[in-house]
Amino acid sequence: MSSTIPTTINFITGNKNKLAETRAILGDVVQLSNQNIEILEVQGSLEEIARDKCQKAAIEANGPVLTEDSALEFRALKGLPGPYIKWFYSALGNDGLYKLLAAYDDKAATAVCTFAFSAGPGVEPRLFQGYTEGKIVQKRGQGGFGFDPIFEVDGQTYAEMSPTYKNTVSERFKALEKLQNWLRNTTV
Ligand SMILES: O=P(O)(O)OP(=O)(O)OP(=O)(O)OC[C@H]1O[C@@H](n2cnc3c(O)ncnc32)[C@H](O)[C@@H]1O
Ligand SMILES: [Mg+2]
Repeated sequence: MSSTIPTTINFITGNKNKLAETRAILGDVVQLSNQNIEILEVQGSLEEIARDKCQKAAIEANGPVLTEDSALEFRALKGLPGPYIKWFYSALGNDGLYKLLAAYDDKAATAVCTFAFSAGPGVEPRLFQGYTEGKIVQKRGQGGFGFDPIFEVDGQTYAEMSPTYKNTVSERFKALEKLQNWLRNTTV
C-alpha cells in the first residue's frame, strides 16, 4: 500500500513559538517545512475550528498540511476562553486572564492542543489532541510564551520550566505523540 504521508510535512502556522516548540518535540523524526497562510477561523467547538482551518489550509497550500489550534479551558468558566484564548490573551494579557477568575475559588484549567493533518484538498482532516491539567496563577517565570507564565502544572508554571521539561508534560507533546504513532503505523 502506498502512503500519502510525506517525509517532510508542511506545517501551516504564523506562530514562531509554536513552530519552534513543535520542531523541538519532533526532533529528527519528522521534518517540518513552514508556510504562514492567514486563515479566517470559524466559531464553534475546538474540533470544528481545527477541522475547518486544516481543510482551508490544504486548499490554499494545494497539498498535504498540518495545522494546530491551542485552547485554554477555565473550569469555572465552563471551558471558556477555550479556542478563543488567542483573542482573550491579546486583549487582556496574562494579568487580565488571571483576574477573570477572581470571582471563583476554582482556578483549574486545561490546556488543549489539537493538531490536524489533511493529505490534501478535500481529504478529511485527522485530529490528534493532547490535554494537560493545571491551574491559573498570578504570573511567574521568565521563559516560554503566551499564557505560559500563568499556567501552573505540578507547582511550576510553564514559564518556570526549562523548555525541555515543558516539552515532556505539555499538551503539545501529548498531541504530537499521537501524531507520531499514527505516522509510524501508516504504511509507506
Ligand atoms: O497561525 P496559528 O497556528 O493559528 O497560530 P496562532 O498564534 O494564531 O495560534 P492559535 O490560533 O492556536 O492561538 C493560540 C493562542 O494560545 C497561545 N499559545 C499557544 N500555545 C501555547 C503554549 O504552549 N503556551 C502558552 N501559550 C500558548 C498563543 O500565543 C495564542 O495566543
Ligand atoms: Mg491562528
